[in-house]
Amino acid sequence: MNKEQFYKKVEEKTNIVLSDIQKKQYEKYFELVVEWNQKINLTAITEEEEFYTKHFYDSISLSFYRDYSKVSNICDVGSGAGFPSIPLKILYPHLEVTIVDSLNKRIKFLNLLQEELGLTNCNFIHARAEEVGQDKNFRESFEIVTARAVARLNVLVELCLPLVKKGGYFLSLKAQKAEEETNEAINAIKLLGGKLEQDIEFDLEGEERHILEIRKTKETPNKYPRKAGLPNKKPLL
Ligand SMILES: C[S@@+](CC[C@H](N)C(=O)[O-])C[C@H]1O[C@@H](n2cnc3c(N)ncnc32)[C@H](O)[C@@H]1O
Repeated sequence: MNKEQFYKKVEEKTNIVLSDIQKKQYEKYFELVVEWNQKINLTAITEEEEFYTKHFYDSISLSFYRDYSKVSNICDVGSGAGFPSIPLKILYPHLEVTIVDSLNKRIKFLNLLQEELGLTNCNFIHARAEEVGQDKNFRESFEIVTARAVARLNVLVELCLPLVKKGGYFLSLKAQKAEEETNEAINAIKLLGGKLEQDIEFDLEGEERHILEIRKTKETPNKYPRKAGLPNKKPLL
């Protein structure tokens, strides 16, 4: 979809009338990713319409199923060039956004992006989610934790659920095979204090998408997340 179609669809779906400032922020965001992508690898998608669909609209789809005007803080694990949390932050400027990414050049890009777009209340952390999940300043402190295209669900839940406050949600954005990943992760979700509440399936211009909503019902046992690399090497069964 082109940018005008994107603005129209977002306004229809969320009832938020985008200001000129917000529209300029999306436009500048796209330009900066394309410019910086020549120096550091940020994304394979640089064609404008595809970018608006697969990065902006896909990220914003989270807000079609939950009212973020009532959410105060979110954490985005493995956000890369800022997806899905920065498009959401533009739509909901009050949100306090924490991003955790293990690749420092992407964190540097996010700092520049924040400055260029004039975003406030953002915290970009260069670290592995396994370390941040064991840090008492961050553990069990976010209402919402998101992740897109970071790892399989049974790995992701160990990285993300420890960061979620009791009563909050881990929202995992997935493409096809979400059901297979869900089945594989069902024990890990329980072990980490979560409960899969919903698998929201939708169509993104002909492509299958899912938002898996995992609610944190109990505290995560202290030993999780295990040390860096282990969730990937030996996913919880
Ligand atoms: C394929 S990119 C996806 C970026 C973005 N979420 C998106 O959907 O476009 C995966 C990102 O996750 C980060 N990552 C992978 N494992 C991580 C971990 N254990 N802790 C923090 N970041 C991690 C990588 O550095 C990379 O930036």
